[in-house]
Amino acid sequence: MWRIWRRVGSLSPLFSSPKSSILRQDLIQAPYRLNFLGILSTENGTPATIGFFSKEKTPFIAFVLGGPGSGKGTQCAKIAEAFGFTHLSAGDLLRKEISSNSENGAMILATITEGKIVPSGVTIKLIRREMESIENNKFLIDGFPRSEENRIAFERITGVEPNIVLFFDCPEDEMVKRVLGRKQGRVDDNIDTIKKRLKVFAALNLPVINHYTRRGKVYKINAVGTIDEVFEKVRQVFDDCKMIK
Ligand SMILES: Nc1ncnc2c1ncn2[C@@H]1O[C@H](COP(=O)(O)OP(=O)(O)OP(=O)(O)O)[C@@H](O)[C@H]1O
Ligand SMILES: O=c1ccn([C@@H]2O[C@H](COP(=O)(O)O)[C@@H](O)[C@H]2O)c(=O)[nH]1
Ligand SMILES: [Mg+2]
Repeated sequence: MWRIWRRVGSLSPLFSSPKSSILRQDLIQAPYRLNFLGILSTENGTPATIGFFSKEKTPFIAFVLGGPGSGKGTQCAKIAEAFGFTHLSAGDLLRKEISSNSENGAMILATITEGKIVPSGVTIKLIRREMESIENNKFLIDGFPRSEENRIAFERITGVEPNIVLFFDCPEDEMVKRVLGRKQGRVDDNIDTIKKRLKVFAALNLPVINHYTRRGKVYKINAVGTIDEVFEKVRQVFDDCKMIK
């Protein structure tokens, strides 16, 4: 399952121009290369094995991004229910690792408390484990990738890009108000950590959103309004998305 060959050429326009093929090539470990059809092959031309989805089982992936408290988790729960997606919150997976006393638990707790970003390998392993164990082909990945480094690692390891990216755009004062009102006992729901998370969001997460905006994949949703009002805007995106089976 882990190293099965798959065609990535049809995923997106990234592969259609020679210039962008070079960019994509940079993400793929030697000795693999993209041929002109966007098919992964080894240097002697035989089909390569990379990524963890077979051609038949390539899932529909929506990355769900936005600042702390912008409403990602709230809206993902509603999308999952209305459109049959599996909701994977990277933050929830990391918090589960802390409570299960895993070998990385202490490091993850310290990182979350500081509002910093857990190393890509750790987070991707957790996401991968969930995606492989769940019989669904539609995933919402909430709160990941957090940085360009996260994004590049995910694309290299899985061999896929998200089909779409939802970006919940919310003013900082509203995000702070929502996080402080959440009262779920999270170690990072305090004003000091929120300030750090907002800085990390602007410095490291916005470049990911900018990247996918250039790739034509971002749906920017104004996150101000009631939960139901925001969901009506989200529903429109999924109703109109012809790629979702
Ligand atoms: N549109 C909204 N209006 C008012 N409150 C909201 C709205 N959406 C979510 N909330 C509330 O704001 C808080 C934060 O929402 P949520 O947990 O969904 O945000 P998040 O983007 O997942 O945050 P984080 O990145 O910190 O996990 C919750 O208490 C939630 O009930
Ligand atoms: O991909 C990720 C996702 C999350 N983190 C860390 O967890 C907290 C909380 O994440 P939420 O999405 O807000 O639940 C975040 O501030 C990071 O410290 C991460 O490192 N990588
Ligand atoms: Mg959340």
